Amino acid sequence: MVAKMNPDLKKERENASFDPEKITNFLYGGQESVKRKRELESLALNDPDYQHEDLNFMSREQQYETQLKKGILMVTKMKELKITSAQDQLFYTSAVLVSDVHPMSVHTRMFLPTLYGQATEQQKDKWLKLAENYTIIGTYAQTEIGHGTFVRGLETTATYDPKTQEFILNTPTLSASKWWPGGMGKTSNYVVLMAQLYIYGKSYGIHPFMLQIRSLEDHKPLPGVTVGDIGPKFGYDVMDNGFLSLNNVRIPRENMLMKYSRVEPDGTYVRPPSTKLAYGTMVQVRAGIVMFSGMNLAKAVTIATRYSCVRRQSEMKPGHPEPQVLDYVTQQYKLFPYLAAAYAFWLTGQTMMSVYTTSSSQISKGDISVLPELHALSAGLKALSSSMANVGMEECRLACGGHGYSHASGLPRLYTNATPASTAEGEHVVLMLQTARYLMKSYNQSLQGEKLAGSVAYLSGVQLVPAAGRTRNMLDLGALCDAFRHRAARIVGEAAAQLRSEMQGGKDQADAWNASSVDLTKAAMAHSQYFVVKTFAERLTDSRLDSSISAVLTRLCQLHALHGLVTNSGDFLEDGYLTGSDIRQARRHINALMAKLRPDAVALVDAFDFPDGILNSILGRYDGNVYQHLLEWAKASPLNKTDVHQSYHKYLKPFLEANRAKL
Ligand SMILES: CCCCCCCCCCCCCC(=O)SCCNC(=O)CCNC(=O)[C@H](O)C(C)(C)COP(=O)(O)OP(=O)(O)OC[C@H]1O[C@@H](n2cnc3c(N)ncnc32)[C@H](O)[C@@H]1OP(=O)(O)O
Ligand SMILES: Cc1cc2nc3c(=O)[nH]c(=O)nc-3n(C[C@H](O)[C@H](O)[C@H](O)COP(=O)(O)OP(=O)(O)OC[C@H]3O[C@@H](n4cnc5c(N)ncnc54)[C@H](O)[C@@H]3O)c2cc1C
Repeated sequence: MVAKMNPDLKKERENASFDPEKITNFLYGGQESVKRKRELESLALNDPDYQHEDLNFMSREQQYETQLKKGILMVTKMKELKITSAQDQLFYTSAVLVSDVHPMSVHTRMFLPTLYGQATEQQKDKWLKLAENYTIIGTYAQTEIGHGTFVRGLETTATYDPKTQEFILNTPTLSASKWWPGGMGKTSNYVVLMAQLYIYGKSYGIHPFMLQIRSLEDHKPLPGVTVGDIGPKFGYDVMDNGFLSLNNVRIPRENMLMKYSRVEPDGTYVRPPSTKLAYGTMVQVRAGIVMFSGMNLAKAVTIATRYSCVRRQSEMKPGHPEPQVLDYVTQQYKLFPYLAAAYAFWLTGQTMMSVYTTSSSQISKGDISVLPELHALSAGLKALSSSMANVGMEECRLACGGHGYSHASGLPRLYTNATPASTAEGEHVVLMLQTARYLMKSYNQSLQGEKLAGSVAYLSGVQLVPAAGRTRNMLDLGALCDAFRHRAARIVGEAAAQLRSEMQGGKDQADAWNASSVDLTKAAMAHSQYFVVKTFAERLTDSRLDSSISAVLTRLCQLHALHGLVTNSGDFLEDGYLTGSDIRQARRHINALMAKLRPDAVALVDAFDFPDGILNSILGRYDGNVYQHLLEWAKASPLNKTDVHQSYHKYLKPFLEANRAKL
């Protein structure tokens, strides 16, 4: 029996000003791609082999086992079904895994990419097939219990022994124990180990090494290897993040991944074109996190927006029926800026991936000149998108009131699984400071008259003309981009001036950097926000965009920019670029835009095209039948298996009886 759609949601869909399918096609790159996405999703979502009890009702151990089984099935089926392109794999795996990962995810996301990016052709011949076939399962073992951020300070050693032509791997201190690598706790039998290379007592810095940690026969740790799971975390329950320590473990010379740097049999070290090429896998994942954050935010906004149309609460006018909570303007103000942000990061994520693809192909041809821009852009956008997604997902949970706190909403799991994106793969502030480093360099080059290119081109010959007195149309996307560009250029310039003044005041470079670091992170944030606003606006100039969707997407872009502008108004007012009256105008426009977006809100989240199976949220159901399914879900809770729980007999009954006896 097909369930009837909730009448409120039905009405919302009937009243939308555009056909969501058109936006879906725009977001996923065309009709054909959407068709393929739906085929693959339906294949996964209707496959009985992937069905299991709700993970929220399981212990961590059961979750690990369930998701490992599912991951293995998924990998096997993808091979059988010949799902090979990266895009197709993403569609299929998103539907199988929903908002979770599986214990071999780091194998796919980091171990394999490290082999593709860091191994020589000979090494690829040896390991790639094994890894692609999952004959060996690996992870990326970089972080240690004492250091994650400071990669140069990692303590694990790889000491070359020219007599045997081997590396001797050691964990010399407690703080050198590897800690966190996903899938290392119980699943992987190999790791890419990031370790300090020593040759004849001299240190050559961090390099990647292929290391087998478990037997391929019985999966027991190999001699000299101590390995295990690091225990429960904030989320990510299905993942066995691990610890590892090594005691005089020997590996052949050929196990150092030598695409860029080499150790010859006699111990001669051949330098790489850039030492930072060894960080390539991190850059790739950071670039991917921009889109990942946009999608997670889109899921949360879909759930909260649909639910806000189904949920009715209070009396807006005495004696009138309770309104849908989305009719409260405060509720719109909670959700619509994040709806706009989800679109902004979705589109910026696509741009970031295309910058990554172009740059990495140049790098693999030997042109490493693109590396600093790629690193700075991906670091800043990763930090901005993941932090915005975190704040937005939490706001969406709060917008769902009490039910948002239940796992039935799908929001706690979405949040706790997505939130590591702010820390893992480079902590937020640390990455912002990397972007700032590039901005300072670029700014100084521009002061020397150099012409800049790429994301920092706007810093060339920048003229910070305050524009007070000018009348502005605060809805004009060109004017909004100009405002964000001006703010970024000004803050970058001021951070550079602050740095200079700290140094002129007698501080050395490092102390001056630390003293200026709040301003520096602000500069990186302003630069990254400008990039996102500009990218969003540029994507709307696509002449293929149908006018009905171009109008609504323009509203979203305006809202994204105006909300950023109003929440950071001090930055725009400080040098008089904008006036108090501009900000007042911006605030009024936000209210007007929200009113215009209100009838299209459901269609705008429908356009993300997340099927129920992927949203995995009772509050976000497409049909809006929330209450009936909440009750059914609660009844399935393990605590409801019997009317009287066994703990009643063990604890409650004796307690009640003892109290009664005392009366
Ligand atoms: C796809 C979807 C994914 C989903 C994910 C879900 C999340 C779940 C997570 C799951 C998995 C999670 C898995 C995991 O978490 S894996 C572990 C991830 N770990 C990290 O990300 C560690 C973060 N730390 C670093 O990257 C470095 O140590 C930093 C960068 C902080 C400093 O480094 P260092 O101390 O060595 O450098 P420096 O500061 O002296 O600067 C020296 C120069 O080097 C340049 N430089 C620095 N770095 C790069 C670079 N990469 N490319 C190009 N250049 C680079 C820099 O600009 C400077 O240039 P210049 O100014 O001198 O010209
Ligand atoms: C879920 C999850 C999965 C992970 N998976 C992996 C994996 O597969 N493989 C792997 O190798 N690692 C993995 N990690 C580790 C992760 O990469 C690190 O935790 C991350 O890079 C942050 O490093 P840290 O823990 O050392 O933080 P810290 O650097 O100790 O950060 C603590 C605080 O210090 C501040 N700080 C540190 N350095 C600076 C600085 N230079 N300037 C200003 N402030 C600073 C930070 O801003 C932060 O507020 C994972 C982590 C998580 C949470």
